[in-house]
Amino acid sequence: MSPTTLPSRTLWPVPGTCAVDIIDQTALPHHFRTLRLFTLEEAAHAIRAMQVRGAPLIGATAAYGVALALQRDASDAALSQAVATLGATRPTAINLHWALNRMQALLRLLPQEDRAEAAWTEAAAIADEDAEQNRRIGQHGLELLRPLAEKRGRLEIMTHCNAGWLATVEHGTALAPVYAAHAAGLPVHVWVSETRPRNQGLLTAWELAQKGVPHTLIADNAAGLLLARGEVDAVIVGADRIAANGDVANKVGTYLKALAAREAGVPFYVAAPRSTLDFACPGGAAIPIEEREGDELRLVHGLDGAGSPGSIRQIAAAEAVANPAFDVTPAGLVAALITERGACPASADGIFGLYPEEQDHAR
Ligand SMILES: CSC[C@@H](O)[C@@H](O)C(=O)COP(=O)(O)O
Repeated sequence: MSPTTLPSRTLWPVPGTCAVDIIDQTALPHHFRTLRLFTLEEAAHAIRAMQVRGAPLIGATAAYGVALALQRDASDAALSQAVATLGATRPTAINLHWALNRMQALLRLLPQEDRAEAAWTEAAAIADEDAEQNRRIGQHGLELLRPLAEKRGRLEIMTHCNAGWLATVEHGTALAPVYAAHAAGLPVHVWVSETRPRNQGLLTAWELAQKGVPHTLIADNAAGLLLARGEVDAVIVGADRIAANGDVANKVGTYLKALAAREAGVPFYVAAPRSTLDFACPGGAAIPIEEREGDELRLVHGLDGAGSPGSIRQIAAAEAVANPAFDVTPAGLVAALITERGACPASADGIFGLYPEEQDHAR
């Protein structure tokens, strides 16, 4: 079930109220529904339960979570508590801490009576900037894709997880160049990997379908074969955190795609806005990797024959399960980072060449 018209954004403040609407991603791809967040706790729950997900959207939701908290209590203690509560929701995406640091740095200097309004304004600025940065990523990515399209006469892109419109405020990161190519009239087709165990690839397939972009869902393990057969022109993924040396943390399974792409001679691109760059993180080994509950592997969710949501157990509850949610792709496997400022090599020189003002933050 889907709306005939999607909202342009994936979260938005509700006019005339102190509330924020989000798309409940746990109901997709089967049902499109929105949820209204009124409190800090609801915002934290939305991030923790993956009602919102994807690094840039997590950051923007956290910013609005601070605004919701200060609406009730704008004291220093309430601000610190909001930042601590939201900061503890998910560990890997640096966008969360980037947004919280930005909110806190601004708000703690203001008199308490000015904080609530300033928090809404700053959260809206974070959301607007994310939308604009992703739009630019799309344009820069398109320039990298054009020559590939000329070679084959069409574009075959592979992606992993969901780094699209749904994972950001607008446009997406990895999918922004795909949408830009589609809008520019380039014939583009996307290989979408399922992304077990949370199946974010199903969200990618859903949003590509909504936006009319041809695509094919594949099992994660089919990616190597397609790359080896020459059926892919470029792999583009998003990121949850990029270290200062260019190492990239993204959804588990990304690393295997990068290895297969290298072996097949296919460029492997990482598209991410400034908020995903962790200039103070020296390398991938320092990035915290989220370990999620084993039931994500033990149970499979979907619709039953009558169309009702439910889950099926595929292995006993006692079965030992390891469920790391992210992995780290070494910088050497990344053809380029695509940012809102342009593309650069995945290296300290490349990153600080694009963001010279961040040099002081490097460790
Ligand atoms: C534009 S989003 C890039 C990443 O955040 C995305 O690929 C990803 O890994 C999302 O993980 P998730 O666990 O669904 O929040």
